[in-house]
Amino acid sequence: MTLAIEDVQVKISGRAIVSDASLIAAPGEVSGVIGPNGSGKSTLLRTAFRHLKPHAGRVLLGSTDIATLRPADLARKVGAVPQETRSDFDITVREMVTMGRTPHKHPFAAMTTADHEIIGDALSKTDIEQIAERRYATLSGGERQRVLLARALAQRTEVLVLDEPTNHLDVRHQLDLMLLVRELGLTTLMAVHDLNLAAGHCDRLHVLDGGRIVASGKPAEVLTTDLVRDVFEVDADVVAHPRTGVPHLILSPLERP
Ligand SMILES: Nc1ncnc2c1ncn2[C@@H]1O[C@H](COP(=O)(O)OP(=O)(O)OP(=O)(O)O)[C@@H](O)[C@H]1O
Repeated sequence: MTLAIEDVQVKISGRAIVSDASLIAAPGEVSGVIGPNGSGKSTLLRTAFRHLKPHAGRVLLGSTDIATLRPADLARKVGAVPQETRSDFDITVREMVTMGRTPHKHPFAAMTTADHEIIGDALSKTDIEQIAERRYATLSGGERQRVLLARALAQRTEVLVLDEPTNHLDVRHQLDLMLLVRELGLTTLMAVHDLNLAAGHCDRLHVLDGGRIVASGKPAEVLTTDLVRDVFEVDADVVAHPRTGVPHLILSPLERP
């Protein structure tokens, strides 16, 4: 299912945080949103899973405006991993992941064998089986991040929207997450800070700067020395990764006159 953001504008306290943003996340593709701190990545993604309502424009799932969907219908279609979430839930990891099944259940309906299998699969894919009985509130940042991903996987949606899901993760779990997202083969829209992770694992990149999308395309088209200098204010030597051939950025501080 295609996720399309069309001419979205978001204002907070009268200030435009995102302006005229349009992008398409295609089925089976991993679409990355990159940009410096405060460029509007989270704000844009929050409109894509309807935590924020755009002041103008719309977000379409296929041909349906998400503004018209009932909450459970939206939750059956879009799995979201927000950047910040409450950490005072007094529930276990397994219970947190089980919440991902809620949109598929009638109120008070018991979990079926199929539900338990889906939950077990989500725990296993995110490598959190061994902490399944721990209290969510006691977890480290990286463990929590993986639990939130597991909850979204348990929703079994066609679309995933992930706000900086590799934050807090160690390098192995960063790579595991990117490979997992790719293997799932869903429509994926994710904000990524690490430009090399974005270059190596996203099919398309959208660059936000000052709330506007200033470039979109394949990583090799987008991640040029000029763009990285203009938007991120660092110097980038772009080389081919010796094993995969994808663009790899060697970053250094901008030489100032
Ligand atoms: N509730 C709010 N009230 C006031 N300003 C806000 C609010 N939410 C976001 N902003 C501002 O909007 C801008 C964009 O924020 P956003 O979190 O979308 O950026 P981001 O690209 O995700 O940043 P980061 O890389 O630091 O996570 C920032 O200047 C931020 O301070």
